[in-house]
Amino acid sequence: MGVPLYVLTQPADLRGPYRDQGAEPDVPFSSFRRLMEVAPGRPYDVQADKAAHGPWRRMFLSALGPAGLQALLPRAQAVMQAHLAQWEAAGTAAGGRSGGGCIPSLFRQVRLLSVDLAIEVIAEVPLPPGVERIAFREQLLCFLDGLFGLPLALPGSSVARALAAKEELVAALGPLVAADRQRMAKRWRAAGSSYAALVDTLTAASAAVGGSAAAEAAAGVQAAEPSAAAAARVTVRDAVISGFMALGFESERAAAVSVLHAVVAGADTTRFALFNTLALVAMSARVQEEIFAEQERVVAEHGPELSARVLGSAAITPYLDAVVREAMRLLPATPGNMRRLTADLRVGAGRGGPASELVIPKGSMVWRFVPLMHCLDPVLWDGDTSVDVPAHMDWRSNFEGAFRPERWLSEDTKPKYYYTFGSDNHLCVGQNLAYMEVKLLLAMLLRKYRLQLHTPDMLARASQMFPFVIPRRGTDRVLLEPR
Ligand code: HEM
Repeated sequence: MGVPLYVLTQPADLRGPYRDQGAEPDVPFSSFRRLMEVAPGRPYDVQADKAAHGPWRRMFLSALGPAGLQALLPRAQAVMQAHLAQWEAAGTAAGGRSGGGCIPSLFRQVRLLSVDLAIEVIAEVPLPPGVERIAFREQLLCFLDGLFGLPLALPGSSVARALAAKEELVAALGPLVAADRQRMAKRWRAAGSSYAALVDTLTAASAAVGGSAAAEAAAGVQAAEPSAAAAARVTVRDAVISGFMALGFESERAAAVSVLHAVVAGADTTRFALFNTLALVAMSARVQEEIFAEQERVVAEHGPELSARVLGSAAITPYLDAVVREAMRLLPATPGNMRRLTADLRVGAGRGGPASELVIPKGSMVWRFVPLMHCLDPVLWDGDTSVDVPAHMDWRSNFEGAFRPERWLSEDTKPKYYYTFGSDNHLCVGQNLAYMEVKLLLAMLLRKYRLQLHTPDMLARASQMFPFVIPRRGTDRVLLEPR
């Protein structure tokens, strides 16, 4: 990275940087930066732009609020159903038990699923069916593979392939998002090129029609999205395209790159959330039975529909909710984002005297490393430093004690540190969508099947645990045993 990096663990020291005080978000990986720029030498960073960040964030929160989630849920369900059908067919082809299924490689399959979710649910890209869709997905996988590759665009390297894939994707996306771009450009001019005014107008119109859709959802009505609501609904595509305009990028190319940004925000994060959660759940027959029992109660009381109301309410599915939080605590889907200091940062003040104080110079990076923070949780950790891994993190030798969704069900045992989705000014705006998707897949699978790992110690054999869990090839087959 070429800059000093400090890992900080005291919330008091981290508060300022994660509230944009004397620091700004930065991803200090040159391949990532190069692949995300609008055009060579033209970077885009709305998160660090003090004026544009607030309105841009409001656009996302509107797109992924209750009405948005309700509109996106049927799409997510259709995508998951198509993947589930393939897993069921794979089980039959492998000669499995009648009616059973098999996820041949959990890691690869959830990656394909999360890319499809990112294209069809998050970015809502109107791709034509058929060969082009398959080619688009392959290019997208290639693009994602290059983001954290070695920063050498030598022929055949992951970054060189990703740069080529980016041009193909931009060429394919440009015409597909042209109408959105023109619509947004018109609104942008009508708002006097003021981003805050544009966002006020768009989010107010969306809230007006979304309010009635949310009321219907609360009453349990599952109507198809009416056309007036669909037309007024702010989408993630609107959020990213307008964000680019706010920073002066108005071309068709910029609109296409902005949609790639939306896909990047959701694709691999969701993939690791799905992989980590399914892996942990597949290791625990007890947790699977608890989820199944809760789902039976939900069906008896609310009907079989997996609606946004059922999935979005911790009051209706408290255990399922707790399972996803616990999985994201124990094996977070991201190691956490860094901050670049724009001013010197004094840390350790007021704790243990001058010897424990330190000034971290401007220009350095600071990092809240999420798994370490979860290790140090004051509710779960007794401060014993004589063990390598405390009991609440030690899934290798204390699985039942470490993976305990029940801890989320009581205020006394609920974890205090939970940073998987960030915090403060940049708390993830997609977290409710991510929760909904993970809960939806778990409910769809566990209502029909028991999950069984073909290699029970798959996680312990993983070829990589940092920064993401990657299983050893051939160990991540999951059997779907019919109930
Ligand atoms: C399990 C899945 C996900 C995880 C673990 C995750 C994690 C995070 C984290 C840690 C941050 C904070 C970044 C920072 O502090 O610099 C963040 C921000 C963000 N996330 Fe997510 N995310 C997930 C899914 C999604 C999805 C589905 C979307 C949908 C588009 C999304 C959109 C965003 C955006 C736009 C931000 C920037 C917010 C801001 O700067 O105000 N994320 N996410």
